[in-house]
Amino acid sequence: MEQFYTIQGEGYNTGRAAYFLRLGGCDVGCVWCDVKESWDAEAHPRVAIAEMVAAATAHPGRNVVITGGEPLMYDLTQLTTALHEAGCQNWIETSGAYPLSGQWDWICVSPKKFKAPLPEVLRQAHELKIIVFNKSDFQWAEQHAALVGEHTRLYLQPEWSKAPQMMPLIVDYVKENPRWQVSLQTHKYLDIP
Ligand SMILES: C[S@@+](CC[C@H](N)C(=O)[O-])C[C@H]1O[C@@H](n2cnc3c(N)ncnc32)[C@H](O)[C@@H]1O
Ligand SMILES: Nc1nc2[nH]cc(C(=O)O)c2c(=O)[nH]1
Ligand code: SF4
Ligand SMILES: [Mg+2]
Repeated sequence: MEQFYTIQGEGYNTGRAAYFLRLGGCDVGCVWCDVKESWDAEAHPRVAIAEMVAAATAHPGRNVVITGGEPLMYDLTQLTTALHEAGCQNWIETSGAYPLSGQWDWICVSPKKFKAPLPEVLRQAHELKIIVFNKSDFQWAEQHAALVGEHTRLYLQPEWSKAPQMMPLIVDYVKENPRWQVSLQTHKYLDIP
């Protein structure tokens, strides 16, 4: 759908330069999704893998974030192999609703109520990033934290439109439950892509 070189705004890798590949197509249907224009894959042009790799490596950074849409609706073996061969680190942003394919250096799973994550994807997550839209999401976060690995980093990120209301609750929750960390969509505050 789009490609851009920016700073990873969220989660464990916040602040690091990364080239974003946003793949069109998602059927998860989050009511608060901040890229609804990504949902219809047919609305976006097809781009060859070689073209994506060339664009990604035309910058000094070698971290590539594959996001969407829901990137795991595609078999990502060929794309991630080509990126690795070009010397890139492959990071994924996924809801975990589809089987994991591809070679990954960092897996961020952000599970959704609208389409449940697969247990085997949760188990492989380096990072669990829960979007907090209302109070019930703290309990929901703990249910998913019970399904990830021992070393998975745990993040609570406010849903953008609810951030003013939810942020104080998130701060209190992290102070009481320090296994969790705060994640903010810092690129939105910085007004960068
Ligand atoms: C647009 S999604 C694309 C990747 C994948 N479909 C997913 O949901 O993880 C990228 C990240 O943005 C988060 N996100 C989407 N809309 C958001 C919003 N309104 N507020 C906060 N985070 C949001 C998602 O939870 C996910 O972690
Ligand atoms: N800067 C920046 N960081 C991000 N981290 C995850 C994003 C995404 O939409 O997947 C995103 C994004 O859209 N921009
Ligand atoms: S899974 Fe990701 S891309 Fe799909 S609707 Fe939800 S936030 Fe948007
Ligand atoms: Mg985004």
